[in-house]
Amino acid sequence: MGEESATEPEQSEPPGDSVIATHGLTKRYRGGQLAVDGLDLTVPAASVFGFLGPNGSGKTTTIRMLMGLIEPTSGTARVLGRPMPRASRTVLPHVGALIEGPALYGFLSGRDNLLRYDAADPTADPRTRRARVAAALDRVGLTAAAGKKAKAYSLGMKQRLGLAAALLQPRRLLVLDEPTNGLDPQGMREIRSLVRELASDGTTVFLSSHLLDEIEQVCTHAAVMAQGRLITQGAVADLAAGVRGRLVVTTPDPGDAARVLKEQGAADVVVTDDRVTAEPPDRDLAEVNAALVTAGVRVRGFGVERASLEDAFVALTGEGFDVAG
Ligand SMILES: Nc1ncnc2c1ncn2[C@@H]1O[C@H](COP(=O)(O)OP(=O)(O)OP(=O)(O)O)[C@@H](O)[C@H]1O
Repeated sequence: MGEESATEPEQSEPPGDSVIATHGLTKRYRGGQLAVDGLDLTVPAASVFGFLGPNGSGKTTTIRMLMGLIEPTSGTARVLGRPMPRASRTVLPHVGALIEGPALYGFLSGRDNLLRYDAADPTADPRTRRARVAAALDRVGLTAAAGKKAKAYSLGMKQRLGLAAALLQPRRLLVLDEPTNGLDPQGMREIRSLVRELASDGTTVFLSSHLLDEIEQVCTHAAVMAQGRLITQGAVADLAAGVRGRLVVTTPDPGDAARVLKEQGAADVVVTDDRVTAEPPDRDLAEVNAALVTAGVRVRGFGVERASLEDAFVALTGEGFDVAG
């Protein structure tokens, strides 16, 4: 039993409080690798929280600490208001997790896989098992394929089956480690819309990804990791708000436009066909536009694109976002 009483997490967690909170969370592996370095993470209730970082930045290590699978070297982690890993027994029943791909039996049907999962849960009432499994299959759109062997499933269907397993019980938090990794664009769309749907009924979703556009498409909040350290966190809209977007000029005279933009102090000028983009110079853009026109550049379009999370990452780290892997 240990220090944890039978108190339900609901009773210790005031509404609106963070669902995940870490302070100085650090993991140094035995080989000496500092995988997570002093992480202070705050995941608000009912958010879809994107945990973003290039491969090797410490996302999986953090998730494993949050789920009580490994001990931190130092620092603390609270999930649903309770300390991890100490409170694993009371916290984990409220958390659905999909980490490093679902463990499935290929020779069993999708439905039988879920029946097995459900049977492994000592709190699950066997009398309502079939109904629970049917509801979970329906939730992820696998009812029609439920009788097929799991080994015949596409990767996307396997991921959805894994999600169904995580959803057999009502959950307050879903933790998904790279849920769209390896999926084709259609599979990615399916998982993303499922995540949005799950979040719409108030479940907090914490998902890791190395894909910036994925985070922008599905997440309300995000934290950005690089080399084991937190670079920034907050509402997705705010993360990019402090960063200026790129100046975009559309013109049939891109060479001349690029020259004039450089003369006007624009940095990082890039020409792609009839589009010239640049970091906007620190001056009135009306003057820059006038300079283009005065130089005889035929300007078809002139404006500043909204900054993306990628622009924010580059601005914060001074590095490109490596999406390899
Ligand atoms: N069991 C381990 N023992 C030693 N080092 C490890 C171990 N697991 C991960 N690492 C190292 O810790 C660092 C962070 O790895 P982690 O898997 O947490 O990153 P990640 O952001 O999840 O990346 P990926 O998306 O590639 O899994 C990496 O340098 C990795 O090589």
